Amino acid sequence: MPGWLDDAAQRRLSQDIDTAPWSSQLRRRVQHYGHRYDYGRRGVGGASAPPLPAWAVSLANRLHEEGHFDRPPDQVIVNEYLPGQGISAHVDCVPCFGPAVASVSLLSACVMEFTHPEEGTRVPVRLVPGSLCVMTGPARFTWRHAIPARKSDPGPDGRMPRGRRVSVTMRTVL
Ligand SMILES: O=C(O)CCC(=O)C(=O)O
Ligand SMILES: [Fe+2]
Repeated sequence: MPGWLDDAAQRRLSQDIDTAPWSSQLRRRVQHYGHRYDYGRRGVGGASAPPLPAWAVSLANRLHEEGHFDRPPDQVIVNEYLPGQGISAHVDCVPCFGPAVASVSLLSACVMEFTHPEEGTRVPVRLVPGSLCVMTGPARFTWRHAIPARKSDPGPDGRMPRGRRVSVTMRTVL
């Protein structure tokens, strides 16, 4: 869904995000709110995380009002991808999180690749700044998603160099 946030809203949101501290525990920098996701244990329930900041509460309420979630999402991970950084193929933790996962893209575009675990089908989806991507049903539970760790992506007019991308992913904790 391109154009979910206009330019001014994107600018405000990325400024708010950058005033908060980043964690450098992974290869890419992250911020966790509501509940901390433990990448080693693959679960939520361990260490606590700061509460959702005001910007995240309003995004969560909007996602609920628009019908993407049956209640406002209460877990947020902000990811920062510098050119060359990505995320390996995964399905977001099934026992931890509810049936919808939403991701808002900021600053720069990237290609997210969905792959079907048995058929091996690969579907690239271009995520542009200001867009909302909501994964539900098979896209949430069956297909894996990844962002290839590379510095450019194939685009409509040849290769498009990536810039710094920040994404906000929101989920409900079960
Ligand atoms: O950066 C994104 O848009 C997706 C991040 C993601 O897949 C995740 O945090 O589980
Ligand atoms: Fe994910």
